[in-house]
Amino acid sequence: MTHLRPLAILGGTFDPIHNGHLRAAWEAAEALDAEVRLVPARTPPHRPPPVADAAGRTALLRAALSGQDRLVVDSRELDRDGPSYTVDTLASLRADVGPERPLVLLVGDDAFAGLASWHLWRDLFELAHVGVLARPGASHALPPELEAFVAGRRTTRLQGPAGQVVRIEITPLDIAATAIREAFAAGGEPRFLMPEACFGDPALLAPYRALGR
Ligand SMILES: Nc1ncnc2c1ncn2[C@@H]1O[C@H](COP(=O)(O)OP(=O)(O)OP(=O)(O)O)[C@@H](O)[C@H]1O
Ligand SMILES: O=C(O)c1ccc[n+]([C@@H]2O[C@H](COP(=O)([O-])O)[C@@H](O)[C@H]2O)c1
Repeated sequence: MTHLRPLAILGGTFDPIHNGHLRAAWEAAEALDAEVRLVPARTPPHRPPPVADAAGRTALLRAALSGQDRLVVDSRELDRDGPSYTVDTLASLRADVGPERPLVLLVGDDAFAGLASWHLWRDLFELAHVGVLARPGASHALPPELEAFVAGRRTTRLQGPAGQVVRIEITPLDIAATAIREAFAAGGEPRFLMPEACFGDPALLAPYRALGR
């Protein structure tokens, strides 16, 4: 049987993208020997509107990824109206790659703990595996309904196209977009929490610098 390289996605608001996202995606690519795409949400469900619009967040993401080609942007959520539900994104990816190729939905510990509140959340496991990225400060505890659902699905080595849960230990980077927005709002420059390329074009950071005015 031919080996099908997994396709993994890290979805996010990326408001803004930071080194916690990038290092996590990079180490997931290595751990799973996977192609990894970052998927910016146009209208993220379950949170207030982002500071920067989808085009601005995506432009910053593209700048952050410049100079390497292992991590790429997948912009399919930008083309959809309404809330950017992950189940729709995975269904679209599944249609692209066919029934056999492993798909992996990457989520940090904090996002995973809230998974049972996502739109059609059980269907996510029909479409993809879930790769849980260790995140500093986030609890590993899951609500009982989610724990019961994933208990028989945990593995250390993914097999098949979908349906399992794997934990991916990564270099812990205690970086959050909330703290970066707070730093900008205080008039600071959160250098080295984000790639230097993000600071090259002042227009890219204008919505965040405006928080401090
Ligand atoms: N430092 C980190 N380490 C591991 N995973 C992370 C890290 N930061 C974000 N993630 C994961 O990346 C995905 C997208 O995160 P998101 O864009 O919401 O960033 P965030 O830093 O959590 O933002 P905010 O502070 O605005 O909530 C989520 O699955 C989240 O758990
Ligand atoms: O599909 C859902 O119902 C859903 C609910 C909450 C979050 N998500 C997705 O989870 C990813 C991380 O979300 P956030 O808000 O932590 O940036 C992002 O791709 C969101 O679109 C998806």
